[in-house]
Formats: sequence, C-alpha cells, structure tokens
Amino acid sequence: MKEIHVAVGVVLKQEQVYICKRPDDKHQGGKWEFPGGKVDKGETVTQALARELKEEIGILVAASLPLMVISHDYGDKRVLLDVHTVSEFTGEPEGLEGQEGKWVKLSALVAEDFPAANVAIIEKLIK
Ligand SMILES: Nc1nc2c([nH]c(=O)n2[C@H]2C[C@H](O)[C@@H](COP(=O)(O)OP(=O)(O)OP(=O)(O)O)O2)c(=O)[nH]1
Ligand SMILES: [Mg+2]
Repeated sequence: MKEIHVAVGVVLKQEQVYICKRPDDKHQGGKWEFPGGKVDKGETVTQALARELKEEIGILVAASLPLMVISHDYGDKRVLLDVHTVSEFTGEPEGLEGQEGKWVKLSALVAEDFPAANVAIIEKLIK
C-alpha cells in the first residue's frame, strides 16, 4: 500500500492549539484533527502546509518549525504525517470548508478524540 504524505499544522496561540473536526464522510471522519492535508507532487512540505492552512482555515503561515514525523498504518490507509508547529501567522483561523473548528488549551487535548496516529503528537504537546 502506498504511503500518503501529509503536512499537518499545530497552530499555536499562547497555550492553545486550533483543531478542526474531520467531515464524517472522510477517512477518520468525525475525529478532531490538526488542519493539513496531502503534499502534492512537486511541492515541499512547507509549501503544502501553507497551502492547506490557507485553504482549510484561512491563515497565512509566517513561521513554522518541524515537530515530528509519524508513520502510521490504519489498515485501509498508510500515512506519513509531517507535523509542524505554526506559532506565527496572520488572520484568525476559521473552518472554511464547513468544518467545525476551535481553540483548545494544550492541557485539554484528549488523544481519543483524534485519529490513532495523533497520540504521539498529543503526548509531545502536553509535556
Ligand atoms: N490533516 C490531518 N490529517 C490527519 C491527522 N491525523 C491523521 O491520521 N491524519 C490522516 C487522515 C487522512 O488519512 C490524512 C490526511 O488527509 P486529508 O483528508 O486531510 O487530506 P486533504 O486535506 O489533502 O484532503 P482531500 O484530498 O481528502 O480532499 O492524514 C491530523 O491530525 N490532521
Ligand atoms: Mg485536510
């Protein structure tokens, strides 16, 4: 099975992170996620991250830093999550694709509400 390369943004403001609800009809639908999406052919992860965060939540990334890379096999899909923290951006995030979005305190993140691959990300963020 081909591995899908995904750029994932942990958008931070003070001690909060912006999360979105995945549409029910999508892979891992109904779970909360960090906004992001597939890295297109010929695109760098940084470019994909900026494009996806603009499309999905309407922010312009000014600075991002690599946090971690996670390889996960869901059985029906294999993903390589390239996770970056975004602490400088312009605009106020909102769900531009009809998805629910909200700021949550890092200390209030619940791993079970996210896809299984996210457990390691959340562990790292709440430490
Ligand atoms: N964006 C995002 N995707 C995640 C997270 N955790 C996780 O396992 N994934 C998986 C779910 C999907 O299989 C894949 C991302 O796909 P996606 O549906 O966001 O891709 P996309 O934005 O390009 O959208 P599309 O092509 O399906 O329209 O990565 C996460 O925190 N954020
Ligand atoms: Mg997406």
